[in-house]
Amino acid sequence: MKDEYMVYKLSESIKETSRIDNELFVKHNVKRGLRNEDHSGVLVGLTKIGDVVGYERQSDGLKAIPGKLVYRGISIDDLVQGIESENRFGFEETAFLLLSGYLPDKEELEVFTRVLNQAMPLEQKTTMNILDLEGHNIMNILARSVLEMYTFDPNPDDTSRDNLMRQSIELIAKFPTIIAYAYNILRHSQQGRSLHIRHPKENLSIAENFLFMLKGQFTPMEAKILDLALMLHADHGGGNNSTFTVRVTSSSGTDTYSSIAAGIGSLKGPLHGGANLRVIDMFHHLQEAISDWTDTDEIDAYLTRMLKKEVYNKTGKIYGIGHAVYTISDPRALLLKKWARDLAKEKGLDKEFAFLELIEERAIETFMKFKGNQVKKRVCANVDFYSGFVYEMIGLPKEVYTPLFAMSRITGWTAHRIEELNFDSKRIIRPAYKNVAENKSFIPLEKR
Ligand SMILES: CC(=O)SCCNC(=O)CCNC(=O)[C@H](O)C(C)(C)COP(=O)(O)OP(=O)(O)OC[C@H]1O[C@@H](n2cnc3c(N)ncnc32)[C@H](O)[C@@H]1OP(=O)(O)O
Ligand SMILES: O=C([O-])CC(=O)C(=O)O
Repeated sequence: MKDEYMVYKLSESIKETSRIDNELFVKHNVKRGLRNEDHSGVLVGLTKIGDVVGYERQSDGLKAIPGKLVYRGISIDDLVQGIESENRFGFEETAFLLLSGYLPDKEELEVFTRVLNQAMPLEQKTTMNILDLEGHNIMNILARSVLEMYTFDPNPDDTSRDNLMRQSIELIAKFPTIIAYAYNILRHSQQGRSLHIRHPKENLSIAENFLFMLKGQFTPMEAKILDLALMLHADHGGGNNSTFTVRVTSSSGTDTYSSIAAGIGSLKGPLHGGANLRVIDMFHHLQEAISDWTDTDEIDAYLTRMLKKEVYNKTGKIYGIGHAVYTISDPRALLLKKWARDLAKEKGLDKEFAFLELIEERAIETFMKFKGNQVKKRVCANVDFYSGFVYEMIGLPKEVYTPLFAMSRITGWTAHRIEELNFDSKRIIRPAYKNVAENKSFIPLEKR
């Protein structure tokens, strides 16, 4: 047998040896995806950080309600509205709120912002290593850079609260720098453009500094929109895939960098944070594939073929639609949609916005019709549906869309890690898997 055939041989055999009938999941009452029959999540923890609400539990089952997202007791709508009305940047304040549990006063906010700003520059060696890192995916470069931060940390394994807080601030501050540098290197190596490594500036917010490091010039409106987007993505309770990954890994007592790198890996997935990139790709595909952007029959027919895995990327998914918790609406998608509409008007992209809005409407209808009785839960547009369109309008390259999600969600991840490690009743997270294979006897090599 040729060496290169081994991979295919192993792969072919596992096709059979790891196939498990769907009925067995029902028979053994397995909560697939840690979800109950009614699609609600299995309760696995308690938190005081983010609250995500998409339905109400009633005696006759779940009642779908408009989605609510609450950070440390404050609704995301109030937080965004409060910051907008005071015409300030709000991401630093959101990070403080998530980490501390309360809104900072003026002095606390000033000092916290300064501490973050001072922690933004990278170790020279990290910058050089990013320069050296081959690869086109910034999420992977981010994960590798985070793992490398372990080496430069004088106290990397200490999980005491003060040390975790110090590491959290370092991570929140350095993500924008790593992402901006990684993008510039990518742009240089893959598009032959000039390489700019800009040091973060004092007295700029994180949103402004990111844009400065990324592209040098930016407008106040771009910084404002980016800051708001960062506020919206900061936390989503303990159960979302990446935060849960951080909680699971934290519960083993591993170091902060290993745990956060695992969270980055989770967020990259196209069913989670990676969906923002898929949505914009899907949108551009639909712009080409649909000849009349106002023809609902043509759109419905194409979306049905997508669900049947016949067209587009043949995964059967409509990206940006559906959510594990939200049913009627995702409050962040509503805000992003409003900004998308306003920006589109300003940029002369009303036709594109109208098409995207129609895709949202038709995707929900088509999905419900396609699934019929199989799924009782309503679906809605999620946070990823309009974010890419907004980022595109403020001139952000698609390579940073998912990293931007990480740049914001690092605040939630670190807050949850500290919470996980500080429960009085903490315990390693270790659910069960039932083995459904038959037992076999060992056969001597000669006789196989
Ligand atoms: C930041 C975020 O993570 S937001 C989510 C980003 N992800 C996406 O936009 C990808 C598209 N959406 C999806 O794949 C899903 O809606 C998820 C992963 C977000 C949630 O999945 P679930 O919790 O399984 O949702 P739900 O319980 O409502 O799903 C019911 C069924 O509909 C399917 N479904 C849900 N949404 C979609 C969709 N957009 N396209 C195709 N099928 C879908 C599910 O796969 C599931 O099928 P199954 O019963 O055969 O397992
Ligand atoms: O909560 C989830 O399942 C996905 C998530 O992180 C989000 O929507 O921000």
